[in-house]
Amino acid sequence: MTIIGLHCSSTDLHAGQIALIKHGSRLKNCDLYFSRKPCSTCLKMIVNAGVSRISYWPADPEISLQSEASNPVTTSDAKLDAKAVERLKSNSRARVCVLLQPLVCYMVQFIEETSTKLDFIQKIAKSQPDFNTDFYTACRQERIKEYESLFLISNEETHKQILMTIGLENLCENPYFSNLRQNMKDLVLVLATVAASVPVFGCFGFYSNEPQPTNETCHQGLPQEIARHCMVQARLLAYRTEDHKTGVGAIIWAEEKSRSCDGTGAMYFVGCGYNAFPVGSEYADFPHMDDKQKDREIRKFRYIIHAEQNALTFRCREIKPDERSMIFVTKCPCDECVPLIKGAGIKQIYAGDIDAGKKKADISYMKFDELEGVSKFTVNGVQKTKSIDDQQHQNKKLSLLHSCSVLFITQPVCTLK
Ligand SMILES: Nc1ccn([C@@H]2O[C@H](COP(=O)(O)OP(=O)(O)OP(=O)(O)O)[C@@H](O)[C@H]2O)c(=O)n1
Repeated sequence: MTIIGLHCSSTDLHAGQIALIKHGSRLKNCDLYFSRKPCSTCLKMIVNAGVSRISYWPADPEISLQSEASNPVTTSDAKLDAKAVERLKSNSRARVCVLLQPLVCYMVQFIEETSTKLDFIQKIAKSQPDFNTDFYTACRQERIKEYESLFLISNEETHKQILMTIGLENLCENPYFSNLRQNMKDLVLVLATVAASVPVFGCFGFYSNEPQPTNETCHQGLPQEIARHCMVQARLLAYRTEDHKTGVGAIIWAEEKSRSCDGTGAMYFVGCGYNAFPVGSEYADFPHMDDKQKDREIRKFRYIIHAEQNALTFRCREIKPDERSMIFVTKCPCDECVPLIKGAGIKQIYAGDIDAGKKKADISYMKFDELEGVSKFTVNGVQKTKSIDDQQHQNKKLSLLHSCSVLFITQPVCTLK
């Protein structure tokens, strides 16, 4: 499966409409994932494009049903719309469903443990007395509160009413209702825990250590909120890894010259990946050992494809030389990947740098520090210069952290393992 788009609604358009504008009939046979149930305006076009599945988050639908008291007109329209959606759904080939599977029970603990070993947390921990990671727990609590208020409906009765109106009455009875709420809570907890691994803490952020050529927008850093958000996306991808020791995620975004209709501003998704064995291979086909294993022949390094390599291979858009393109990687790019990133024409790297300058037996990280012509942004506590974007785009949001709906689209063409 390849991800071909990631969009969020703008002031004028819903995410589904944006998908149509951006992809048109290329949506045929794709799967779409929505953070809200789509409204009839979006659904009729998407269904008509021949999508194969539409999954959505079963909370607040596209047209909010929660504003009964404040706006009864909107609510009656919303109910009418919900009926139209049901009718479109039952007459379409596409499956419209809630895709929420129970998570494995040790997931949150695993994320917490792996997060505290991560470059971003370690860099900040170094600045703390006794090298402690307590700030991570505080960040996590903040993210949990924030995500719960965005994605969950605290009042059970209100949630039931919403489910009834959007045609999910089958989920209103127990044990299905309590199971659904538990699965939603668990997933929100997982997302908040992953987000906290790229913490908002003091003056720490993704900054460049090199003097910035101020006249070239290609080298100017992103606003911190956006950089952090993209890195969280890379962190989520890292959990799909096939390397049982070290998961790495990478995502590539680029910026068009002019602002587009998308709620992501002028930014568009190029590609993403994580470290994995060659597409189609089975668990035992290749060695899994690291360089602590004496026998070099049974080490993983010659077989595993790095996160950046998969992101470049399975990208859905070209990297244009005159645009600001950027890759977000959860670990330091190694000596195999640095020339690939530069050669592909990517202008900026946001990455971990704990391994920078290290030479290990089968994998080295020497070229990252020496790399020239590509701007590098790593977690630093001292901001050299405030980026122009930070000043100009205080209100620009690229985020599912806001009340817009988001969607991503996958195409079952080739396998992103
Ligand atoms: N930019 C990078 C760097 C590494 N990797 C992947 O990350 C893993 C690194 O493996 P290993 O060297 O075992 O991990 P380290 O964290 O470097 O191990 P250690 O420091 O304990 O030696 C490999 O799967 C490699 O493909 C990656 O995808 N992208």
